[in-house]
Amino acid sequence: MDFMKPETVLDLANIRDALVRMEDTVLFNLIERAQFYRTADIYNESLFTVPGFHGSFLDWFITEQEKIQAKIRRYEAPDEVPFFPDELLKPILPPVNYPNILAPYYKEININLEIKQIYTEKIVPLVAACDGQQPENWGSTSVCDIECLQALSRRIHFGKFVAEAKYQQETERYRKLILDKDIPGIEAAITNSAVEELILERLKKKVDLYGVDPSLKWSQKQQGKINKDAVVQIYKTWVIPLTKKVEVDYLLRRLEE
Ligand SMILES: C=C(O[C@@H]1C=C(C(=O)O)C=C[C@H]1O)C(=O)O
Repeated sequence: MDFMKPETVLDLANIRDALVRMEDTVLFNLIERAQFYRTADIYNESLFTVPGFHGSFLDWFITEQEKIQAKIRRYEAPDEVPFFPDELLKPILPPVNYPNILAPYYKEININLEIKQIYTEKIVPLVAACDGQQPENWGSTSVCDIECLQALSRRIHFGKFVAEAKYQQETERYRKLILDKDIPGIEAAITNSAVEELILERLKKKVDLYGVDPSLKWSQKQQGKINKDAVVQIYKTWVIPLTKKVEVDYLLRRLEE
């Protein structure tokens, strides 16, 4: 997705192609996470202390990662959303003059703390190797966690581009719904059940393709690297609904001057 070309970025077909490509990133990162135990201690705020920092080990690691990635302008990109925006450091690279594709408030649409809570409390238990602790793997496990969280965040917040594309396609329809503060109406207008169904069916095939080592014998292939039903549930229960939440949150403010 070339964010320097607004006309391609706001083409709904291009946006959907980008979402399809993000499935691979999300799935591969979940497969990596599935190698490790749940290790819930990583997410426990009371188990980890760094002077001057309040939060879990994962919160600390995300904060430190985002600080260094902000220095190479990661969060100037319109499709990148930080988990701790107030902690970012200034870039050492010159600014990129991205065209104004989204409405001026787009950076304020940030549901990453909700994504992090769902990820640590609901998604990790579904994909982790087992429910135990691996204190020796706090580092490796949290590296996978951050990759998963950044991939999920980017996919879900891409809902801003979807919403802007839909608004520009049917401006008058959305203007009326927004003026009426008709949230159910907006939710119905942005929903495309056929696309959602295609996504879930494609994910099942991708788990079979990416989640099984082709060199294994048929009998060994049954135990893939990640549970297919879990991946479908993650998208159906959280990824798609949260993407639509981002679309609705973005659209509700779209008539702001
Ligand atoms: C992303 C879109 O908006 C909605 C959200 C979808 C998703 O998160 O996968 C798919 C279809 C729509 O219900 C879209 O229309 O493509």
